[in-house]
Amino acid sequence: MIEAIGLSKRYGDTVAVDDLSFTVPPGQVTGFLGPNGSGKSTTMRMILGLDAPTTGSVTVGGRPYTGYRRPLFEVGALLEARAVHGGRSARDHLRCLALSNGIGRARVEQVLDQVGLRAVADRRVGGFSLGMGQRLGIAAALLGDPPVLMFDEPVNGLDPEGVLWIRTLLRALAAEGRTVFLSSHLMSEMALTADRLVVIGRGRLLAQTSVADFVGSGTGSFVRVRTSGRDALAALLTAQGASVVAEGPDTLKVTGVSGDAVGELARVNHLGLQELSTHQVSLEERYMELTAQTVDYRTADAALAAAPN
Ligand SMILES: Nc1ncnc2c1ncn2[C@@H]1O[C@H](COP(=O)(O)OP(=O)(O)OP(=O)(O)O)[C@@H](O)[C@H]1O
Repeated sequence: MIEAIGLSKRYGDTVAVDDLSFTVPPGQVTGFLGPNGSGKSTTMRMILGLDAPTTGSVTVGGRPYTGYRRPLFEVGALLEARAVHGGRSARDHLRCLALSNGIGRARVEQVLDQVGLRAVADRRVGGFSLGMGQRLGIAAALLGDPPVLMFDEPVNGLDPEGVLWIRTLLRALAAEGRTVFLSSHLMSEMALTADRLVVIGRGRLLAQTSVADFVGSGTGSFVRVRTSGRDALAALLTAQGASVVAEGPDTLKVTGVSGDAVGELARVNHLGLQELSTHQVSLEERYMELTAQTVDYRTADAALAAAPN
């Protein structure tokens, strides 16, 4: 579990992170989203004690990261995949890390297997492809078998096979009960990998919710329902706070309530349905809608499109 409370970070006049409070629970993949410069890397660095908060605090497993004597056993992180001595072999790099953290050599072989690098383990890291470098960074994160894992843009530059491998690995790590915190700008990938989302803009929290609720709360999401009892169902839905628009003699377009709730309301009121379908915006569309006003860097055309009418 990662918990941030009132976390803020200033660099001179720049407020990189602004009174941010969120939790990242175990057993799930939590995606960390925000436009360029919104404070994701700064937040991740504060979680790892690489930057000190200006105000507020963040804990991992109930303690600040810097409070752990052997932090590799508590948190594994992939922040900069290329921050490795290029002249060393992958095996030597991992053995050095293991040695300085009191981890045995057998564990090095285990993580080499887990990330698929055993066959190239004695090659110089300097000659590694981007994908191999990412795998090595992930091997290092896994070395201490930690309950909390953080990955900053882990699929950057990976081929489809590598992307699928990382997605499967992250889901498996969460299924084992670990806390997995992941930043990525690839919305389609995030939609497939994450259970929950923490979304920030200009250093502030914009949303903290399940992926399903995040997508479902978009203005473009709606439920279409067809019934011969159109007006009766419309009245029942309106009484529940939903917005209802008639689309034809027997069809309603409903927003503000889930498809399951519409079906249940019809069932208990003995209204037969001919159609019940849910139309959801994509994660990307919902994300663009939410963050449109907090994007700092974009082209003139995109700025015009995002401006309120
Ligand atoms: N060491 C630093 N000194 C000064 N300003 C910094 C420093 N690190 C980050 N910033 C500023 O803080 C803000 C947040 O940056 P950060 O790198 O955390 O954003 P990000 O969400 O990770 O961006 P990206 O998606 O582009 O990686 C930016 O305005 C950035 O310029």
